[in-house]
Amino acid sequence: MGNQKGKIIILSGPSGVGKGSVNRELEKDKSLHLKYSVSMTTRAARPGEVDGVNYFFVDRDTFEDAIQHGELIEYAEFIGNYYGTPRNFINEEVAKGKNVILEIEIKGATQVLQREDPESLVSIFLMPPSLAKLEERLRKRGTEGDDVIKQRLDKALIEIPLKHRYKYIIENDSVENAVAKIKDVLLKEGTLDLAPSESYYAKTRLKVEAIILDRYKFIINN
Ligand SMILES: Nc1ncnc2c1ncn2[C@@H]1O[C@H](COP(=O)(O)OP(=O)(O)OP(=O)(O)O)[C@@H](O)[C@H]1O
Repeated sequence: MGNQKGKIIILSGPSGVGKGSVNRELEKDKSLHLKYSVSMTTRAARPGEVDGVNYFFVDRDTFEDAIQHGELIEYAEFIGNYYGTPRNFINEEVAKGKNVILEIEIKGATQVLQREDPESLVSIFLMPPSLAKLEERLRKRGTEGDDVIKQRLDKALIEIPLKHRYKYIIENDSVENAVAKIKDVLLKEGTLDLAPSESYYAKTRLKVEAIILDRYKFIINN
C-alpha cells in the first residue's frame, strides 16, 4: 500500500440495516488489511458479545469522564445509551498507514464528517432495500422489543434522507453483494492491493458480456 497515512472508513446507516453483519464479513477477509475501532458504550452486552472485542462496555460515569477529557472522536446518546469512538487507537493506526473502519450510527458519523479532514475519510452509508425489509431485519434479530423497534424505524425515516452527506451509498441487499461493493469502493479509493480486473464491477461486466454474447451469438454469427 503506497499511502503514507491510512484512511478512516465510516460505515454507517440506520439501526438494523446490517452494519455489524457486513463488517463481520469484511473482517474475515484478511487481504483487506482493515483495522477495527472498538467503540465504547453504556448499553448492555448482547449474548455472545465480548468486552474489549465488540465494545468497551462501561457505566455512564466512565463514559462522561471520557467525553470531558476529549478522549472520543465522536459520541452520541441513542435511545438511552451512549455510544462513542476512542480517539487514541484511530490516530495511532492511521499514522502507521492502516485503514480503520468505524461502524457508527448517524449522529456520530455526522460529527466525524464535520470535524475530520475529508481527504482522510471514506464515508459509506448502508441502505436497506426498503423500510419493510428494515423492520423485518430488526424483528428477526429479536434483540429489541416492539417499542424500541418502532423508535428505531421512526429514527430511520429521519436518518435515510441524510445519506447524501456520504461519499458512497451502498444498498445492503445481500451481505455478499454489499461486501463486494464495499471492496470496489476501497479499490477505487486506492486503499486495496487488488488488480482492477478483480473488482466486483469488472467481474460483473464480464458476466454480463458473456450472457449477451451467448444470447445473441446467433445474430452476431449470421
Ligand atoms: N443483507 C441482509 N439480508 C438479510 N438480513 C440481513 C442482512 N444484513 C443483516 N441482516 C440481518 O438483519 C439484522 C440486523 O443486522 P445487524 O445487527 O448487522 O444491523 P446493525 O446495522 O449492525 O444494527 P445496530 O445498529 O442496531 O447494531 C440481523 O439479524 C442480521 O442477521
